[in-house]
Amino acid sequence: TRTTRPQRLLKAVQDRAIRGNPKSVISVIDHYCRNQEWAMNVGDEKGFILDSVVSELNPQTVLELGTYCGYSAVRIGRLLHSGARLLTLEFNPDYAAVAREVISWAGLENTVQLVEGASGDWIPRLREHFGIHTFDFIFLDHWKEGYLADIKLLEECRLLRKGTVLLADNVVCPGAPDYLEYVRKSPLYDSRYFKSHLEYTKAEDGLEKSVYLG
Ligand SMILES: O=C(NCCCCCn1ccc2cnccc21)c1cc(-c2ccc(F)cc2)cc(O)c1O
Ligand SMILES: [Mg+2]
Repeated sequence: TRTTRPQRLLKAVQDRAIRGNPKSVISVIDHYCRNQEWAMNVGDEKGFILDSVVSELNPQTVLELGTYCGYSAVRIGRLLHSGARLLTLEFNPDYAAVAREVISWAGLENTVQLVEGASGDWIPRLREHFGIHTFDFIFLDHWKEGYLADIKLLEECRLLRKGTVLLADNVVCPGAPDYLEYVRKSPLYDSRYFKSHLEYTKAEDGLEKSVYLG
């Protein structure tokens, strides 16, 4: 049977990227998705904004919701200092299998841990299962209709602390209107929109950065 889009993206990485070199994995994926086959990675333009938020914050504990092929896990993981860890959650087992290979090809298997399952099931268990107290940085890139429920669940589970930064992809396209309204209205958050474009296209999209005020 035909290969899947994630499998074709992984083959491009294995054929063209340098093992152990996250920068080359990132550029191979961006070139492949811009020139051969679109895929829903955060991409190079929004990725540059993601890089600047992560570099400025220098987080020790990071949560990513929505791994897909591991592109943003590699983007974030490459910027983390020794001892820092990224936990990335992926619901789809086929995506997870590809992401594990991409993360390993980039040489980030000791920095990035992939967990398979639904955010709603895992978030309440992160503390007792991974010994996590709170997160410094959270990247939301999973079900757009799940962003709001999951940020409320993270609050309830006390996994946010004063200064935790949440960065949400796709708040315009496909869109997360209920999430945007919540973080922009709530006194618990200081929120700001970074206008950009949908990965590899000219369509508008952007990232919403929200600091938890506790
Ligand atoms: O849907 C998107 N991503 C989510 C994929 C599925 C998430 C499932 N999932 C993963 C972890 C997880 C944990 N718990 C529960 C569920 C979970 C997405 C889509 C577009 C897009 C597509 C078509 C188009 F025409 C324009 C834009 C662009 C993006 O950048 C995206 O990120
Ligand atoms: Mg996205």
